Amino acid sequence: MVAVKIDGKAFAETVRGDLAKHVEQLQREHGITPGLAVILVGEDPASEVYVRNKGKQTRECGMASFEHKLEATSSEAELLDLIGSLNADPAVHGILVQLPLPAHIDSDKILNAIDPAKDVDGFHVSNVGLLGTGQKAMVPCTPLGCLMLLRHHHGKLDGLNAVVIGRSNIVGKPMAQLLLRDNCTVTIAHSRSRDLQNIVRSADIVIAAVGRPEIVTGAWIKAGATVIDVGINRVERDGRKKLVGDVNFESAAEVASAITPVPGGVGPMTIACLLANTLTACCRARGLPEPLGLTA
Ligand SMILES: NC(=O)C1=CN([C@@H]2O[C@H](COP(=O)(O)OP(=O)(O)OC[C@H]3O[C@@H](n4cnc5c(N)ncnc54)[C@H](OP(=O)(O)O)[C@@H]3O)[C@@H](O)[C@H]2O)C=CC1
Ligand SMILES: Nc1nc(=O)c2c([nH]1)NC[C@@H]1CN(c3ccc(C(=O)N[C@@H](CCC(=O)O)C(=O)O)cc3)C=[N+]21
Repeated sequence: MVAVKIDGKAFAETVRGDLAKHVEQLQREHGITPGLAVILVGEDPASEVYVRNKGKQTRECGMASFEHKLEATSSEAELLDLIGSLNADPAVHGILVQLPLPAHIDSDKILNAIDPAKDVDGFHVSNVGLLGTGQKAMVPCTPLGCLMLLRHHHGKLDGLNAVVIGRSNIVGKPMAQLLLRDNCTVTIAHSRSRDLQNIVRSADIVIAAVGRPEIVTGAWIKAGATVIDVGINRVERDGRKKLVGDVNFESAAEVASAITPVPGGVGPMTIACLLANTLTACCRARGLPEPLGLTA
């Protein structure tokens, strides 16, 4: 292996440590506790683990965590009611609705019902538009976490060729916006892209957000590139359940100069950025200065 392993877990711990200090200061000086509400509809085991981790880390940072679990059969109207009450609750500064939602619920309608000021996922159409036009927005957590790792390991990204594989609203598209804002030359690839390997081979920075276990191999990577693996895929290998990314770590690490592992890469940064966005939302709601350096 020639590549440096980018330790997202350790970096996220540092971010959460900084956050905890700011939260403590907010409490001491203003008597305010930032609050994050997480809504989970249905019983997907992976989502439950993730929601539990978020709740734990929220409390560890000194913030308030409000968890709402709804039956898989809950109606759209029930969910809209809950969002309405959280929008009106002054103790709640951030609201996250865990995706995916059951098929009978219109996700866009739900996401757009969240008060944009409390939209810590950055999925509301107002925040998407603000980010796309270079205005102050709530920035989606996973792309924000990737950008923080990239800036930390790379410094300035000006003029670099970045290839984002995946065009989802939650990862690929906002990631491309952030890289463009940092002056990269950005290519977005997807399932209809022709000759994906050659597109990836042109990249100084590769962001893999595909949802296909280890689809990207070392043979696709330009020597010295930085590889950010967003994929979280649960697979069975030799009779054991295992978490792998969208990148084949071993082969990619032979050619890349730096690479994130799965687990321990982007995932922990996503949660740290969610908490950072909650603190930012809280400060904006109360007209207080935002702690610098935590969000993009
Ligand atoms: N670490 C973290 O914090 C997070 C991790 N994830 C993980 O990241 C991955 C992506 O998530 P998400 O964006 O929500 O997934 P989606 O399924 O919404 O999007 C996947 C994207 O990959 C593209 N794609 C699929 N197959 C191929 C292929 N063979 N070649 C090229 N492109 C392809 C799709 O193209 P098309 O649009 O044409 O269908 C689509 O744009 C998943 O593994 C998910 O679990 C997600 C969120 C947070
Ligand atoms: N509204 C919404 N916002 C999201 O941000 C969102 C979502 N819905 N739905 C699901 C995806 C997925 N996602 C992850 C976050 C952290 C880890 C994470 O912490 N992963 C650990 C390992 C966790 C494990 O062991 O299972 C790691 O990579 O080291 C994983 C996945 C956020 N998402």
